[in-house]
Amino acid sequence: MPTPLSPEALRRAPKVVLHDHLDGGLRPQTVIELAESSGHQGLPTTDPVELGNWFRDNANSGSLVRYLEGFAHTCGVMQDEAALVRVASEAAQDLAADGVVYAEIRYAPELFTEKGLSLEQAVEAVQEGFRQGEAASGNRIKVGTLLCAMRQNDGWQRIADLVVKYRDQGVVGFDIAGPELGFPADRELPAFEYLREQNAHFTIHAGEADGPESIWRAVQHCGAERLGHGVRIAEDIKDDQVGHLAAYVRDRRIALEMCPTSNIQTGAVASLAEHPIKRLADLGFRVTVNTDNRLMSDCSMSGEFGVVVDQFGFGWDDLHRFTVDAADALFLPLDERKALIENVINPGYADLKA
Ligand SMILES: O=c1[nH]cnc2c1ncn2[C@@H]1O[C@H](CO)[C@@H](O)[C@H]1O
Ligand SMILES: [Zn+2]
Repeated sequence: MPTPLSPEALRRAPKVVLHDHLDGGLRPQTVIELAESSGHQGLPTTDPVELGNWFRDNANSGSLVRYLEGFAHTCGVMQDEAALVRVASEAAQDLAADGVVYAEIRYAPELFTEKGLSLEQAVEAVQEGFRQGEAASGNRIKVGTLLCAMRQNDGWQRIADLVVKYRDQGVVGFDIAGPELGFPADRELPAFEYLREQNAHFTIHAGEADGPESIWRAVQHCGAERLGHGVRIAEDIKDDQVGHLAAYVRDRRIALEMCPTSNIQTGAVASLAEHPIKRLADLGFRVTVNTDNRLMSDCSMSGEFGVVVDQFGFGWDDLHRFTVDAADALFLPLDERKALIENVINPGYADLKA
């Protein structure tokens, strides 16, 4: 008899998250304590439950630009090394407690330099925090880091340089985040050309607040190996007639880092029922389930699994497939991906299905 898909069983299932923002996943209590110790002003409340609700309600706007406003408070309290170590360590521990066995966590170092930290100091503090968090979780989780440049800011090359500089210390790739509409991914094409010359990896947020043309720029101009969200690739599919761009994304096995709750909050999809994850999975796309921002979306990996299970009737076979596909899309060497799948993921799902 397969184990029922209860919240507890979904927590126990081994999970891989490809898309989780460090500055979108703080514990409300940590935001409050760090605001107090750093002198950060303007939190709407100092009650942790109310603060959690405030972030969620603020993110429930239907607009990516509004959704991003809440990050002023999280980044506001992440301006010194001790805060970065703490937030990174807690992120690793919280994901591990939810049954995540491998996480790629991303953030933009340039957002942590308001009080004088250098980009390098920020990166090194976060790496220290991830190592501490892994150890505190009994090494049940491994964390790889993605460094983001902000689309609306110039100087993506500086961040690409950091990705290459720290590639042997746990930084596994690059991304661009922030407002998609009006800031195309090929705006600073040389940064991506440089990363390709360096044999470095990158994903790109695309197809969230803008349509297929934005995805096309990310894939065909920049060379994105994965897509952050990518939900609006569905606009290139009419009555199951798969357009050329969508076919390319599917046939190249470009992973779609989908984030169901966040996708509704930002208006990338009108409702959960209209989320294309099942349609795309049925058509053979490499779809994955992710959190995006655990604080702003008041969500977790096991919770997002529950959301798509309830809406689309997915079973253990589907969740197993999404997890293997996510593991295969990690910016990790082949042997490590294979070991993760064979030694951790497959046995975990075999138990649940038995
Ligand atoms: O879904 C998203 N789309 C685009 N940008 C995002 C999303 N979630 C967070 N960020 C942005 O990424 C920065 C670095 O972590 C965050 O500060 C936020 O501005
Ligand atoms: Zn994101």
